[in-house]
Amino acid sequence: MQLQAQLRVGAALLLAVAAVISVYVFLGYADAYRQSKQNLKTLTGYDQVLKAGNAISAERAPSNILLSLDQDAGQLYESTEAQMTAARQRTDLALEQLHRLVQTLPSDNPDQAELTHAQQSLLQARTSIDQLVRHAPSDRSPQALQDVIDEMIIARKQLDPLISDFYGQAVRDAPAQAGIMHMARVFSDLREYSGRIGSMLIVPLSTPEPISPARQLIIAKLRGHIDQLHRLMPSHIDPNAQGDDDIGRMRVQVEHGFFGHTLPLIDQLVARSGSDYKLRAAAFTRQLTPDLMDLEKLEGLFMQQALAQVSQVRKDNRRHMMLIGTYLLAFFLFVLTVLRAAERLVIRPLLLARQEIINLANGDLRRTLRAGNSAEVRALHEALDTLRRHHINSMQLAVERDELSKALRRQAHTDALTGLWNRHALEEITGDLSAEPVRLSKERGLILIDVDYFKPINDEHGHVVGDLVLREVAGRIRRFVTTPHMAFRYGGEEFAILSNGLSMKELCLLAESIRHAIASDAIMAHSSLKLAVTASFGVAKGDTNVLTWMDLLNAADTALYQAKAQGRNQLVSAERSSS
Ligand SMILES: Nc1nc2c(ncn2[C@@H]2O[C@H](COP(=O)(O)OP(=O)(O)OP(=O)(O)O)[C@@H](O)[C@H]2O)c(=O)[nH]1
Repeated sequence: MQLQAQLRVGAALLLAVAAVISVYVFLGYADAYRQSKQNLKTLTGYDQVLKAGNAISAERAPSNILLSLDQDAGQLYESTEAQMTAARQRTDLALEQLHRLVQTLPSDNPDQAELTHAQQSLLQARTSIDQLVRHAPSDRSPQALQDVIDEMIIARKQLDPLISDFYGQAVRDAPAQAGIMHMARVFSDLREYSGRIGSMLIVPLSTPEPISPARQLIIAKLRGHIDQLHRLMPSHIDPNAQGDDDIGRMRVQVEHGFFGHTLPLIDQLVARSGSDYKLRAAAFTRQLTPDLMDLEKLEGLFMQQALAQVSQVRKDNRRHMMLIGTYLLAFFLFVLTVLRAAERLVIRPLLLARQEIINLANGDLRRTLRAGNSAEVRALHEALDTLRRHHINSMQLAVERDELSKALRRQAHTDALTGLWNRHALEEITGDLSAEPVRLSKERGLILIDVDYFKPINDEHGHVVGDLVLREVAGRIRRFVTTPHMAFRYGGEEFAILSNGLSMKELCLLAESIRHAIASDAIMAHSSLKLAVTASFGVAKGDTNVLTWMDLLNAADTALYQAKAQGRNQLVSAERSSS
């Protein structure tokens, strides 16, 4: 497998493994996120049901004051009525929110019917209150007063099952926050039990009259619950302690206000049952209300803490999910970058170097496109350059050798004096050098030329002049011989023309032209020596009787001999010489 393919497969495997691990971890966080979202919903439900309970409890304060006032009380009556309206609106809003939330919860959650029932009870209690306050205080019987107050208490009690259900569900869903939620419930119950005791004291304080034994019993039970709840708190607050956070500060305030001051006041009022209370119902309610609100605030602070913690868990899970996604994406990009870098820095330079080697092998010495700048790749390119230099050198050597051998070959086949082909060249062409006689083509023709009376020129004027005459004769022959015909110096003062494709007639015409060219102009040996030179010609051509080179040579030689014999400066063809 190619390196590139291996890299890609490796990267794909790496990414697949990373993706599987990421998805596995991601799903874990996604599940935790979903769970924390659900937990937040349950806790919000618990918070809202507590708020709705508090709102109903709080609604009792202005109602109780109003029940103890005359409509002629003027501004006080109006402001209390406005407080009651505001308190009812707050309750309605809280119940409405709770209603909407209950509708979104699974069917096994607190029953819708319980909530509706509580709302109906509340409406009934409000109607009773509204009817009663329309009567003059003197027309409000203690029993009637007690009944409407009890109706409000009952309306609030209707929410208890819902509070318990939401509490149970919230503790199951978010056990880590169970302690905080428990404290919220403790303060919610404290607020309700204290409020109930307060409500039960309204009629005795308004009348005033002693608290009935039955009511005494209920108050004692509620009082016992309050003590129990007080003991349930993690630690009793040092009366001199200063809280260092909202909850701490509020705890100190509650210890001082509710437990330190208001609760003893309630105990005193209960103990003085039937005697002069010195405190009227409205004044008592106004004194009690801020402490109850502190308890409510404390409950709210604990719930805030619980909600913040669960919300933080949800945020953490979401952050983890996003982090995993980001890491996976970053890893994906990293692997892709490494892969691309490997292709760019290693594979592409290798492929280009490979192409360059192939080009070199094919004789293309150009430097092709290169890539990569790492030390290793640079070393590879240097090696390629070295290879190219060697290749260029060896190619130059080969060319030089070739040219040299061509020159040597030409030299071996060239006559040094005249520059014509020499006899050796002629014999190579005709195959005369081979052991077996080579069959002659009928297209071949041969003209043998022999300078007449050359020896006397040598003898009289010396060899230098002789050589000059030979060069001049060769020059005149060359003028008439063009490719494909060839002219040779065959021996001392003897020349040959090997023709190809000429008829006997054409051969004779050629020979005659050369003869005339030699004989017509005397040769200037030097300024004072002019030599008239002639030559004799023997012409032969391949035919049915002339089958080999030897046959052709003999025929031409015989014709030449005859030309000499007949007086020189003439040509004789083999046809004529043999006839
Ligand atoms: N200067 C010179 N003389 C040469 C060369 N080769 C041969 N010779 C001379 O050529 C002469 C040939 O003489 P012969 O064979 O007697 O022929 P000829 O004198 O031309 O007489 P015919 O051929 O019968 O007309 C000899 O004297 C050779 O020495 C050469 O390369 N240079």
